[in-house]
Amino acid sequence: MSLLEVDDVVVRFGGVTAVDHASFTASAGRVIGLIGPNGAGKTTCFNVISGLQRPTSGRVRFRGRDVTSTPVHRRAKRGMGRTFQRLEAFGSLSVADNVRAAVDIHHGLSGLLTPWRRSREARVDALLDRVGLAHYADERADAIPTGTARLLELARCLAADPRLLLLDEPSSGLNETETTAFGALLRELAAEGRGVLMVEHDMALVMSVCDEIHALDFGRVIATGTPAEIRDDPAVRRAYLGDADTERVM
Ligand SMILES: Nc1ncnc2c1ncn2[C@@H]1O[C@H](COP(=O)(O)OP(=O)(O)OP(=O)(O)O)[C@@H](O)[C@H]1O
Repeated sequence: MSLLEVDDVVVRFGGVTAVDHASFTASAGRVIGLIGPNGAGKTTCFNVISGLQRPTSGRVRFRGRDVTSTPVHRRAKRGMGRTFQRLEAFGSLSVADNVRAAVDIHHGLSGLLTPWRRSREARVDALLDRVGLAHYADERADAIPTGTARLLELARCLAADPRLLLLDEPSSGLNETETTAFGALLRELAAEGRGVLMVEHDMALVMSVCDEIHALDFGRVIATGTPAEIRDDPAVRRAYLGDADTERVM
């Protein structure tokens, strides 16, 4: 059974059809890419999956349950974690305090117990370490580079130990070395049995880490396949032609 099923989803904004009968899945233990040119409907799909946008029609199922009408926080509690294109961290807090806040939010009232406070610090350190931000722990979140701030978003998201990670352009702002390390981290997260669904414009990253890719154009799923199948798909190549040199982007 798929971890996530997006079933025949339509989203209309007045006269604009942002998502047009899109169906696709994401499974546990796999990294899935959602690609497409600007305006293809990727972020709107993410909003429908995470509960920020009600679809005009269609269903979303997560871990076997229909969550189409389930509010954002209940989907999160069920194991859905999301990062945003726009950064959401508290700018005036340190990197470590941002992660600490996310850990506390996840653990609720149990955070008031003294034994927990000790293990909380270990958890914060482990999360910072995991995304490679240990040496930024004491920096203010608004003073770190954008790419690094995206890794902070990921650490905050991982604080809730999600089964499914929805990552919106997670590698933007990372340099080549950081992107390679980030790709390895995504593979590790999948190897732990999590599902990863990511919207990403860096085709080299998408092609190297994804098990499967869904390509969107004008809100429709125009192709689903392995990176090699997507690279060779005529409809996908056509969709990208208006955007840039296909050989270069893929
Ligand atoms: N709230 C909204 N009201 C009206 N139109 C919207 C709204 N949100 C998105 N759209 C339109 O829906 C279409 C899909 O937008 P969306 O942001 O989902 O695409 P995208 O693939 O994420 O694009 P990008 O890669 O540029 O982020 C676009 O034509 C966009 O202008």
